[in-house]
Amino acid sequence: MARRPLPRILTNSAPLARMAHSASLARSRELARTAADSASDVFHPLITIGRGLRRLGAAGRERWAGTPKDQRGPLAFFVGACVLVVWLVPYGPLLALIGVMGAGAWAGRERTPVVTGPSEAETERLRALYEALVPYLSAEGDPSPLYAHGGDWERAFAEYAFDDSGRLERLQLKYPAYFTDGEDRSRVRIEQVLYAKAGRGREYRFTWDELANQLTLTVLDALPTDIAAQRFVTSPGETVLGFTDPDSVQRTLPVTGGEETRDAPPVVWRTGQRSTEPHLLVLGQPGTGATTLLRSIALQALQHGDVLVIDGSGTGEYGCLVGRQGVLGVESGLAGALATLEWASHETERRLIAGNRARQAGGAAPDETRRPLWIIADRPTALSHIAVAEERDDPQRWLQVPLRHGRAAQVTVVVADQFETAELLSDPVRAHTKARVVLGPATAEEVRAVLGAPPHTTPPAQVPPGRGYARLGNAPVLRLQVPATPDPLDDATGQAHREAVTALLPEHTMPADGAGPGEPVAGGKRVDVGKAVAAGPAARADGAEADDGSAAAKAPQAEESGSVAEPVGASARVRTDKGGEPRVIKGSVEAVRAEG
Ligand SMILES: Nc1ncnc2c1ncn2[C@@H]1O[C@H](COP(=O)(O)OP(=O)(O)OP(=O)(O)O)[C@@H](O)[C@H]1O
Repeated sequence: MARRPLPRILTNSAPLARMAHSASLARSRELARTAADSASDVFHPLITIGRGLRRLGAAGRERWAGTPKDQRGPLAFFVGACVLVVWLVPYGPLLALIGVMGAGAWAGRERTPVVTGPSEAETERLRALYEALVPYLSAEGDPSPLYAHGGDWERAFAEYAFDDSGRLERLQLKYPAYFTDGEDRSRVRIEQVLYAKAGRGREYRFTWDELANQLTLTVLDALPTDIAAQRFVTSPGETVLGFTDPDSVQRTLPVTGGEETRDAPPVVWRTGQRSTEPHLLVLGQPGTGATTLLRSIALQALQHGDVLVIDGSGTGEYGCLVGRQGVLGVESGLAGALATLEWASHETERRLIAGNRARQAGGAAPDETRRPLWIIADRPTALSHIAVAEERDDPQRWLQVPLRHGRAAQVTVVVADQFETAELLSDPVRAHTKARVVLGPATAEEVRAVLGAPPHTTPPAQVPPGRGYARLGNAPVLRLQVPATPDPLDDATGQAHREAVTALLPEHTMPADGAGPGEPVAGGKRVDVGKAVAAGPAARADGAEADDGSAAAKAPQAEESGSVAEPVGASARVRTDKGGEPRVIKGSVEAVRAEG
């Protein structure tokens, strides 16, 4: 309990004041103070009850005064009757006394006054914000303007909250119905003013409620960057692109981040036959994490399917995938990429035809056509550029069939490129990639150009690698943080991350240097990759090594019905298992017919 000031007589009286310096006086003052404290401790319950009775009395008087005169008689009669009943029942007066004391103690308890309303500094901040909005939210001729210089900000700001350090955390403001909230430019102006006045350096979300003419600003926490590559609990056909805000998605996944396991809200991309956005395009500035995202996708895809990687940048950042089960090839040279993509294109057709035939025969599509095939192309425009210089086919040409028909054939295409070279992306790539990701620093205009809608959040002050925005089809734009999935072969990768990524890699099917024959699985069946297909049709036919910088050009050879198809230039080579000479026929459609 707070110490009470001493009675005036002990401080003000002149004789005592003269002796104020003496030790005995100090002792007496201390004694008096202690006695006063002890007395107030002892009498505290009585003081509380007394205070409560006073409050009850005052409330009773108020009630009496507020009762209409014609009702006072019945009320007095009712109270008198109650007193009489209490008086007559055994122990009534005693119980009534206890009851009154209890009520007094309850009413007299000390209540900490609730501080309501903003502090002076906060009020000042809100007023400044209001004034800053006046030019944008007022119009001449408005007879009762909601926003006017020197106006009432409390009318405009329906809700507000500040954090402990006095910074605005949430603000809900009303705006006049004539404000053009349907126009992006008008909205952006208001968002910019609020961003500046609420304090830069934090991320905000703006939620426009056009029906109620209300705008809500909320401060967002930074997305966690401690989630590394790991097995995510997803169904087949689901791929975790990264993690976002808890209130943006309805689902959470258990993840291990740092030392603990917690639930995090994922951005899950669904692929396959029922997907409305079966292919993905990732764009960003260099070094913002596109390769990392593609590596993360490849590791997840390898759980249930086969993966072909085209590494246009040729930096060998997919080296960890070479020779792993399910990895049909990692190509970084133009010739290898062309041959592999051509094979993938034919494989898509083959799957479609096989599926159609099975359906016409009244059966289900064969299992090997239902195993997901992923084509992961990192910077294909770099290869397109080389193709122009060498007057050869653009590798993107061979993405057309997988992009158009991949959904039905369980073929998924993922393309990543940089903003600067995005114009070199082919029309099919632009048209058929409905799942989109933008990574790294990007203006609202850049985000809108890629995702089709601007983000409703402000950019972070510091953009960590793997941070960006995702949009699946016409869904809202989501903030995104990609799980850290660095190259385990890179010296700069930390031990923990290296182990996390390595743990997700499928088994080796051949030595990592690609020297020996291996047995990756394509179409759910074992295939022979011993005959390396590297530089071009000629070299491939001889099984020669790549001469164009292919990291590990191993063309897939789909074995079915006792025959193996391997991509050779513009045609498919079919080798029978009856020891006959390979027949070279045009395209895989004919290959399928030949097998049939
Ligand atoms: N999600 C992430 N979490 C942590 N670090 C990341 C993440 N994404 C990328 N990085 C780091 O950022 C750096 C660049 O990443 P990455 O190579 O994936 O980017 P990029 O866009 O493909 O770059 P480039 O244009 O050079 O190929 C690497 O050191 C990588 O480890």
